[in-house]
Amino acid sequence: MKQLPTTTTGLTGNLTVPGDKSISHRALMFGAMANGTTKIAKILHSDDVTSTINALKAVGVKISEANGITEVVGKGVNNLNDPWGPINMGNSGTSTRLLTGLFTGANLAATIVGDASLSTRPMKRITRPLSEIGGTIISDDGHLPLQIKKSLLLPVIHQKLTVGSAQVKSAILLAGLAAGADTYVTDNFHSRNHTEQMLPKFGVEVDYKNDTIHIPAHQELQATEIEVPGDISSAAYWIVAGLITPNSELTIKNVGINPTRTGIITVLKKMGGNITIVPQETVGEPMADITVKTSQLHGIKIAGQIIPSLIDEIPIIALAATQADGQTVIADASELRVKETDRIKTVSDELNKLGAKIVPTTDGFIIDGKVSLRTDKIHVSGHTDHRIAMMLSIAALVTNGTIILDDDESVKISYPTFFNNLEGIV
Ligand SMILES: O=C(O)C1=C[C@@H](OP(=O)(O)O)[C@@H](O)[C@H](O)C1
Ligand SMILES: C=C(OP(=O)(O)O)C(=O)O
Repeated sequence: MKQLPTTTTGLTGNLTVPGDKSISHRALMFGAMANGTTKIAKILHSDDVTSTINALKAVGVKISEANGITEVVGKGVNNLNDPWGPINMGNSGTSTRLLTGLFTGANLAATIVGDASLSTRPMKRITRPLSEIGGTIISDDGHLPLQIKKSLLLPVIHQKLTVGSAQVKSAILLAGLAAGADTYVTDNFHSRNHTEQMLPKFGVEVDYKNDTIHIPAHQELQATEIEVPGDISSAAYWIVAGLITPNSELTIKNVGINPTRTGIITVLKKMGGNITIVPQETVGEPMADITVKTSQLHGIKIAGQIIPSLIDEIPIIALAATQADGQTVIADASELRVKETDRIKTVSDELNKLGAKIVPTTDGFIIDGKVSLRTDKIHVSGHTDHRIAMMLSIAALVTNGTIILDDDESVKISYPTFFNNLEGIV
């Protein structure tokens, strides 16, 4: 439980956000599959990434940390061993789905379990395509626990995504890569592409034809060095905080700006946000310093192809919309219903408690702008969902009442230093 800070003077200063969660998971997994020792700089230290580390250790991979560098001693794609007992993926959907693909392709037998939230999240989206390509995964009604049986995959794999999910895309690509199959995955949704972008750094050939990603058969991964950029999903809280809090100017340094992740910048600029992007030198994915200044935002419609590129940022975009002129409509985002919580429900319920006027719809929200959020003492809850907890902490900045967050601990999932950063700018 935590009383959230507010500000009367505005937010100023520079911030550095921790490493990108999606890239951290993948660097560890590909390092585990590689020959040799992979060195990862600026990895995210958080509970979700710890779930991936523990799962990889359970299949025999050695991972250590010294002087800020994480070392993964790769075992090669064919040498992972069956774990002794169930592997607990905690709260992490990415660890669960990508590693289920990897373990299936690597011909392992493993049982995957997770926390209460993860156990409600849909797994048929991976068990169906993985079984179509030769895997055997037993699950209770499409949920955890998953029992992965030893299986030999087809030599040639063709799959087309039916949901705009990088986790599903990556699960199939990793299964095919681990099994040595000739693998084609079509992603018309243009979901985040960190898997395809990073594999060539490990020496893997990846080809494209339109929206189809092709990984030719029988490839080995070679260890490499990865530097993880700052997570734009974490920077998102400061971007919105700087825009909606009066008298503010914030610079967030070294943020990853992979175009499959920057939907939030596109949308907030379209809403009238004063946002400056200054590209920075990088050895990996593109990176920039992002400066934001207080701006009067305007309501817009956010829907269609852009949704996958800002899916995790929708809670904080919804908060921005409550402070905009006019109405904002968010649609085509039903994926929010199957995240750590039903984020359409938790965003609407908790912000409406603070006085927002948000109508939840089946696949998004209708949000009235220019509401002043309430000023008396009130408890809010992220319902154990890190992104809801962080969004509510930013909402508190534009109230001047006493807002108590019941579950501040959940920020450990993706951003353990969130409250230190918040205290540094108020
Ligand atoms: O691949 C990834 O690293 C992720 C993909 C997204 O999920 P989906 O691909 O299931 O939409 C996102 O919500 C999650 O935080 C991380
Ligand atoms: C949805 C998220 O993560 P995951 O699916 O990995 O649990 C998230 O971080 O918002």
